[in-house]
Amino acid sequence: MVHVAVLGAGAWGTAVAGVLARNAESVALWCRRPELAAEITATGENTGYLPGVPLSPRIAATAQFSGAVDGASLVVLAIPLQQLRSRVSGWRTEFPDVPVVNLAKGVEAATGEFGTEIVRDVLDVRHVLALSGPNLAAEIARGQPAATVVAGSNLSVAQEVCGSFSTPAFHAHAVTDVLGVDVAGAFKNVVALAVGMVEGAGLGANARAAVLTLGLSEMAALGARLGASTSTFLGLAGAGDLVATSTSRLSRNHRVGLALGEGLPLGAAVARAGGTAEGVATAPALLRRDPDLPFVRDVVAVLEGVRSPVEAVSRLLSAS
Ligand SMILES: NC(=O)C1=CN([C@@H]2O[C@H](COP(=O)(O)OP(=O)(O)OC[C@H]3O[C@@H](n4cnc5c(N)ncnc54)[C@H](O)[C@@H]3O)[C@@H](O)[C@H]2O)C=CC1
Ligand SMILES: O=C(CO)COP(=O)(O)O
Repeated sequence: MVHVAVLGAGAWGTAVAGVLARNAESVALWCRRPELAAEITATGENTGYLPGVPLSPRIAATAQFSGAVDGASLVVLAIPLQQLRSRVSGWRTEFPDVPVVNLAKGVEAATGEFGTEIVRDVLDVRHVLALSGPNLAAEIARGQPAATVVAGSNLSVAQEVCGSFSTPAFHAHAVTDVLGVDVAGAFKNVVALAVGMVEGAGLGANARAAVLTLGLSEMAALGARLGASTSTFLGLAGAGDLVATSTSRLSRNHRVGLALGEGLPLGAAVARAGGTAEGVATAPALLRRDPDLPFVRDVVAVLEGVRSPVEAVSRLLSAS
C-alpha cells in the first residue's frame, strides 16, 4: 500500500494532499492543532484554509507526527518558511529516510537560507527536493489544470517523485536545479509585493509590466551569482510562478502589495491579505544573502515605511 505524509495543513498542504490522494492509497495530513485535525475528520473539509473543497476519503487528518509518517514512502513539508527549521528540528530523530519534498517558498530571516537548505541542515535524509511553480492552492484544489517542477539533485529520484504528484490536471516535471528553484520561489514573492503595489496605487499596465520584468531580471541575476541555471528563471518555477503570483488576487503576496499600494500600513495590509505572505520576511532576508539587490531594497524600504509605494516604483523604473 502506498502511503504518503503531508506535514502542514494550511491552504497549500491541504491542496497538495488532494493531489497526492489521486495516486496514493492513503495520505496523512498532519495538523499542528489537534482541533483542526478533529474538524477535518468530522467534516471532510478544511474550512479555514480551503472552504468549499471536499477532501478525498483517502486523506486522514492527524495531529500525531509519528502516526503520520509511519510507513510513508514520501514526506511533504508544507510549513511556512520562517517556522520550518524549528518545526522540523523537533522531528529530527524520528524522521524517516525517504524523499522529503519542501513546498515553502522563501528565505529564512535568521540565516539567509532557502527552504531545501534549511531541511538539509536539520534532517539526516538522503533526498531533499523542492516542488515549485505557478500553483495557486485554490485552483489546484478545484482541479483546475496546472504544471509544476520537482527539483532534486538526483534526477531519477525527482522523476519518481513527479510520478506521485502527477495527475491528469497537475503536471509535474523533474529538474535538477534545486538552488535555482529555491531562489525563484523565494524571489517571486517579493516581486508580487511590488506588482501589487503598482496596482494598488493605480500606476497602470505599463508600470506593472516594467516592475514584473525588472523583478525577473534581478531574480535571474541573483540566481546566476549563486550558481543556478538561467533556464530555471525562464521556466515554470521562475517566470511561470512570477506571473501567477504577481497577477492573481488569489496570491497573498499580491494582496499585501495591493493594500500597501492603497496606502495601508504593513500590519493592516498583512491582516487584510490573510494567510502566509512569505515575501514580507523574505525581502529583508534576501538582502542578508546578497546585498546587491536594488529591486529588493526598494521593496524593503516600503515594508519598513521609509518610502511610499509610488516613490519606490519610480526608483525601480528609473534604475532600469
Ligand atoms: N497557498 C498557495 O497557493 C501556495 C503556498 N506555497 C507555500 O507553501 C507554504 C505554506 O503556505 P500555505 O499552506 O498556503 O499557508 P497558510 O497560511 O494557508 O497556512 C499555514 C499553515 O502553517 C501552519 N503553521 C504555522 N506555524 C507553524 C509551525 N510553527 N509549525 C507547523 N505548522 C505551522 C498553520 O497552522 C497553517 O496550517 C508557504 O511557504 C507558501 O509560500 C507554495 C505554493 C502555493
Ligand atoms: O506560491 C504561490 C503560487 O504559486 C502562492 O502565492 P502566495 O503565497 O502569494 O499566495
